[in-house]
Amino acid sequence: MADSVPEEKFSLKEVLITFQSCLTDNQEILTDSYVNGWRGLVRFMNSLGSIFSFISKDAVNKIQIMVTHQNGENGDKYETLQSMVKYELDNNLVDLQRRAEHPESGCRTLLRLHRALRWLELFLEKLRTSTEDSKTSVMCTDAYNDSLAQYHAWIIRKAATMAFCALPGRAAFFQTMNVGSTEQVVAMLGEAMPFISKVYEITEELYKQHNLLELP
Ligand SMILES: CCCCCCCCCCCCC/C=C/[C@@H](O)[C@H](COP(=O)(O)O)NC(=O)CCCCCCCCCCCCCCC
Repeated sequence: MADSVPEEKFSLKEVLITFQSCLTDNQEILTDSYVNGWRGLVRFMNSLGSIFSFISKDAVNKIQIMVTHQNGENGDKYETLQSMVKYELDNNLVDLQRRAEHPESGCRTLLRLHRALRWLELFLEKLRTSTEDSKTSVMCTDAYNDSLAQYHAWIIRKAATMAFCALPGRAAFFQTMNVGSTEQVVAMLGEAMPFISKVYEITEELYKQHNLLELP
């Protein structure tokens, strides 16, 4: 019977490994895999409770903007982050000084996810090197303060740090990741992190080259 088939258990391993498939042989980043990685992360965050839904809403909105670009008539120009940047800049499709005619450019939208990827990188590294008595809320807050927080208004920072306090403790958090024992979680993080860092570095360099790191 269809309804007796157990639903496949969701594992964060597949999600984090998605970032490996973002990289092409010539070190470009595939938009589709990048966006898919975020989709999986948001799905994981949703499983942590509705207190995170204001974060999830914003992330879903940005994912949707990217998907709309990818499915649009110039979708082929969005195949990689490199081709997107070239296409949008060559065609004046990016608001460089203030949000005006192109408030939802791929470049500015992706930049928000890129900044969040730095938070993820820091948080995962803290989780990987944490000990039994480490607190997920503290690791998450520290990672946030060292990355995304500087781009957020006071009210968002307040709401985010309040939500972090609702994170499950380390043991329960690792269980939710559904990867296996603590040793397996640590090994998986060690495997996935170099790809996440690589994707972050390449994007950072791309945005730096084109002076896009402060897009409004
Ligand atoms: C695990 C707990 C989840 C912690 C999530 C940490 C990120 C906190 C971000 C708080 C964002 C609050 C919502 C509003 C954001 C916007 O103002 C702001 C600026 O956008 P705008 O220029 O269009 O106005 N948006 C952003 O900065 C983009 C935020 C994107 C957040 C994506 C978060 C996905 C989290 C996935 C968690 C996965 C955890 C895996 C750990 C093993």
